[in-house]
Parts: sequence; C-alpha cells; structure tokens
Amino acid sequence: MADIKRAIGLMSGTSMDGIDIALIRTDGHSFVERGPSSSVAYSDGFRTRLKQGLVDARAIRLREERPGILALLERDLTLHHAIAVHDFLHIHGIEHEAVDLIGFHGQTVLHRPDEGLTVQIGDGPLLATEAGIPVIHDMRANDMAHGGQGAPLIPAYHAALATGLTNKCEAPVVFVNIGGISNLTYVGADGTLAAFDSGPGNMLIDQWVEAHTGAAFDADGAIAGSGVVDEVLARRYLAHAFFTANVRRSLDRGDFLPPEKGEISLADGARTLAFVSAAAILKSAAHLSQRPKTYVVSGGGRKNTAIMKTLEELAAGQGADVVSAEAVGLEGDAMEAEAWAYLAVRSFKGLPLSYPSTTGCDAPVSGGILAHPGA
Ligand SMILES: Nc1ncnc2c1ncn2[C@@H]1O[C@H](COP(=O)(O)OP(=O)(O)OP(=O)(O)O)[C@@H](O)[C@H]1O
Ligand SMILES: CC(=O)N[C@H]1[C@@H]2OC[C@@H](O2)[C@@H](O)[C@@H]1O[C@H](C)C(=O)O
Repeated sequence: MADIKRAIGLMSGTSMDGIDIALIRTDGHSFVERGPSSSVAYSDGFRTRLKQGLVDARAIRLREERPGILALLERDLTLHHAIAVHDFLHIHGIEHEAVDLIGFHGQTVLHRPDEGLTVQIGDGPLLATEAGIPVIHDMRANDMAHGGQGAPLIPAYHAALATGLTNKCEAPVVFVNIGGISNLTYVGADGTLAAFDSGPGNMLIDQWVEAHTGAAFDADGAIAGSGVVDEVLARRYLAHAFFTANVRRSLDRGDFLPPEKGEISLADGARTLAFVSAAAILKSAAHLSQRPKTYVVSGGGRKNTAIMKTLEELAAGQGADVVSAEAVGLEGDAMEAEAWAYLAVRSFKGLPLSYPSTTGCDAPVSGGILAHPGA
C-alpha cells in the first residue's frame, strides 16, 4: 500500500483577507482524499499591518532580511497560523498526532522573479513547535534557484485533481484560480501540464472599492453590477506587456495598479476592472498550445458575478464552458490550502513541486524546508 500521509495546508494569499486551512490524505501522487476546510479572517488591524509589511518589504535585497515591522509581523503571522491549526483540529475532533505534516505558505511580501527574489514571511520552526506538528515551509525558493518563476506551484495539485474530472467536464480542462492574482493550469488529456499567472484577479477591484467605500471587496460584484465597461481603460490594462510578451512571468501585487481616483466613477471602475480580470484569463489562455474546452474556476473571484459573467461570455465565444469548482465536486475556497498540504507531502517524499512547463524552471524540482517541533 502506498505511503499515505495526512497533511494540513495553510494559505495566506495575495488578497491578505485571512488564512485558508484544509486537511487532505494523499500519497503525493494521484490519491487525494479531501477532508474538512475553513477560513479564518484577519482583523482590520492585522490587515493594515500586512499592508505596511508590503511597503517595508520593498527594502529587502537579501531574502532573509526583515526590515521595518517585518520581523514582528512574521512572528505574529506565524502565531495566527498556529491558533488557526489548534482551532481547526479542535473543531473537527482531530488529534495533533494524527496529522503528519503541515504545508505552510506564509505571506508573500515581495515577489521579483526577474531578480530571482521571492519572500514569504512565516517562521516554519516556530509554527512546528507551536502546533506540535512537522512543518514544510518556503516551497517557492528552490524553484527560483533553478531558474523558475517561483509560482504558480498549484499546478502539481491540479494535475492530481484532473484525474477525477474525466467524466465531469469536457477536456482539455483549464483550472483557473481567481485570487488577488489569477493563475491557470492547462491539463491535457495525456496529463501534459502548462501553467502561468494569467493577470490581476481581484486585487485591483479590492483596492479600487476600498479606496472609495472602505469595504474590502465588491461583495458579489454588486457595485460592478450598476456600472458599464469603459473600453478605453480596459484596453489600456490589456495592452500591458505582461499579456503580449513571448515568455510568461509570475506577478507581484504591485505589477498592476488601480486607476487614479476621479479617473472614472466607482461603479464603472469596478465593472471595468471585473471585465479586465476575466478578459486577462482568456488573453493569457491564448498562449496555450490548445484551446481549453472547460474552465474550472476557484478562488474568491468566482463569487463576483461581473467577473463570471464576462468570463462565461468570452469563453462561450471560443466554444468553452465555465464551471465553478463546486460544480465538479471540488472546493473553490480551499483549493490552494489543499494544494499546500499536497505539496508538503510531495516535498517530504522528495518529489517535484514544479516543472519547466509550470514555472519555467530548468528541470523538475522539489523544494521546501522541513522543520520539526522543538528543533
Ligand atoms: N462574496 C464575494 N463577492 C465578490 N468577491 C469576493 C467575495 N468573496 C471573496 N471575494 C474576493 O476574493 C478575494 C479573496 O480570494 P482568495 O482567497 O481566493 O484570494 P487569495 O488566496 O488571497 O489570493 P491568491 O490566490 O492571489 O493568493 C477577496 O479579496 C475578494 O476580492
Ligand atoms: C508569489 C506568490 O505568492 N504568488 C501567488 C499569487 O497568488 C496567485 C498567483 O499569484 C500564484 O502565482 C501564486 O499562488 C498560487 C497559490 C500558486 O503558487 O500556485
């Protein structure tokens, strides 16, 4: 019997809205049994500190540097994760000893793939000790050390999930994650993988809406619903070199900026940015060697009806369907956390986390650092 491990994945994504947590059992190959999942929202105060952390991170030249508030923030972020793990295990009646590994993403505070620099704050040894469970952390660094973009890493997990979709949707399938940044994974009928970041997801909408209303996001796309697309502004975003370059690269939060306040009304701005988010996915997918037949959407952006409406229309124009992760029996809010659990098991077994076709690394590479409790 294959060596199956029970692992928890922890994701604090680019939206900085909280921690997603998920439990899976897996052999690190195609066997995946998904367990419970949940999310813990950050307080407004902690989100404000995370945003300051992004500013302070701009001074980082070597990835172990922690200027400004970053050292304290890293400790507090780790302790938030430890509490999330304890609460999760308690709620679900799971003993700590029954969990073999935690896959800990941490919080990306700086991502400059062109300089070979990616920084996720999160203290793996501290989390291992606080949680009493071995932790695999820092999973992006080795990919970059081997010439990769350091992201996206979720494609290895998408490949495992795709084996269960054969009778549920038409191939070829593309998994789309609409988080702060969006990324996609193409899985060919023969298991071929191609993946890359596909553009701004919710981050521009979030910043735009927060600047005008104080709300963290456009709930259900309601603000966008009363606006119209400004085609000139949309074209400006979609003309960005990111979409036209021959080589796909991964994105940092600062690579795209929201419009200037006053440049457009709140509602039209929200509608235009939702259009851009959807159109960016199709524009990026045009770089794939084959046209997808089904887009399986996960991430918070699938709850924005303006993004989904545009995505469905544009995909229909190319003969493709758009379905939510839930429609094919998956969990759209937990997929990244599940992926980090899956990747932790692969890391533990020395299996590749990334491939030349997913991050642009020189050869399939593993990654991650193992931290034991109390070490
Ligand atoms: N009900 C909703 N209506 C509209 N948008 C929503 C809703 N719920 C969440 N979102 C959007 O989803 C975002 C969070 O998505 P998600 O958790 O997938 O991102 P993330 O994991 O932080 O980002 P990334 O995948 O880039 O790391 C929120 O910031 C918000 O923009
Ligand atoms: C550097 C970094 O944290 N990148 C994230 C971000 O959020 C979405 C997109 O940009 C993706 O490339 C990646 O996360 C996902 C989970 C990944 O690595 O697969």
